[in-house]
Amino acid sequence: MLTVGEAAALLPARNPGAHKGNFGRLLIVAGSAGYTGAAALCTLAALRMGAGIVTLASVLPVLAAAQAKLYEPTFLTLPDNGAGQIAARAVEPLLERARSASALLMGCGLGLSSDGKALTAGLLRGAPCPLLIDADGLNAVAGRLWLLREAKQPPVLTPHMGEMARLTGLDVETIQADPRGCAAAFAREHRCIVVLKDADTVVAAPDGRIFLYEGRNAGMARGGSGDVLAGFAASLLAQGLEPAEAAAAAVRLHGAAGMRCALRSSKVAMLPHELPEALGGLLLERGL
Ligand SMILES: NC(=O)C1=CN([C@@H]2O[C@H](COP(=O)(O)OP(=O)(O)OC[C@H]3O[C@@H](n4cnc5c(N)ncnc54)[C@H](OP(=O)(O)O)[C@@H]3O)[C@@H](O)[C@H]2O)[C@@H](O)CC1
Ligand SMILES: Nc1ncnc2c1ncn2[C@@H]1O[C@H](COP(=O)(O)OP(=O)(O)O)[C@@H](O)[C@H]1O
Repeated sequence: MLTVGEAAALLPARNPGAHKGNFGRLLIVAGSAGYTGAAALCTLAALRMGAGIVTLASVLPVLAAAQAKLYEPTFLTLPDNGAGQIAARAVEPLLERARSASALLMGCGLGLSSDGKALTAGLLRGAPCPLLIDADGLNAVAGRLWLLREAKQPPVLTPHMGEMARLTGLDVETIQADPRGCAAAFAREHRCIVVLKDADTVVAAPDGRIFLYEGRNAGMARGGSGDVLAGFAASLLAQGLEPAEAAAAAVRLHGAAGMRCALRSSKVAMLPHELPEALGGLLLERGL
């Protein structure tokens, strides 16, 4: 378990003479016409967690929605498959852009399609930088787990229980009976970092390390909370944290931000897009 202070201490120091290139370049591949919010949420979260340059790559409706809300990211327009989702032929320009990225986040709101499957496989095989896969990126890997070992370095996976069930072929009840054991076995067997999300969250690394976060908060139980976590963790990856520590610190800070939002807005009315702002208050109190 990490304390909030230990998690915050993992963030890179902000030397007064630093420039944006010192805090990583994150490339985000996310969103589709029906899920524009997922892309905006993970982008906002990545920015607030301190990444120096964040680029959101997606189809036009996703970029238009994000541009209306966010000033700081740069944008890369990708081809549409005709159904409002990123087309498979986007792999080439993405791999080209990934050459200058320090981390890549993919999957939030991508939607399910054969294009998404091809895109995920292409990025897993070709990305030269650390990769975090969330949501429909995970669904695209389910049934093709050999792809995980084809990544140049162990990828970070952030499944909720439903996604973990699809990945493992187990039912949710079986996973919930032993989340630590399931996450650890999957991480070891498939050489990846698993962030198994539920009311309690387990982070398991292929070398056997386990981080637990047991900060239950029903205010987090709403669509979009996971997109924020993905943005937080990918931002830390882009800033050079070791992947399991990036994931564990993100989980801890996400939970603490959630507690703060619940106190401010109630567990009923708090919203995921408020988590990145609450993070600012937490970090400020720790002198960051
Ligand atoms: N604003 C936006 O644009 C948003 C867009 N989003 C995008 O939507 C897409 C679909 O993602 P998704 O997660 O909503 O659907 P899916 O993968 O089918 O999972 C649900 C299934 O899993 C099961 N389940 C069991 N245990 C569970 C648990 N602990 N936590 C969660 N689920 C659990 C659950 O079971 P049940 O509810 O029946 O108990 C159900 O059968 C994806 O691209 C995502 O990025 C969202 O991020 C929201 C904001
Ligand atoms: N009851 C709860 N207590 C604490 N955290 C929760 C609770 N319910 C959900 N969460 C957290 O909220 C996030 C939900 O992620 P996910 O289900 O992927 O949502 P989405 O894809 O809709 O953004 C996870 O980080 C999970 O741990």
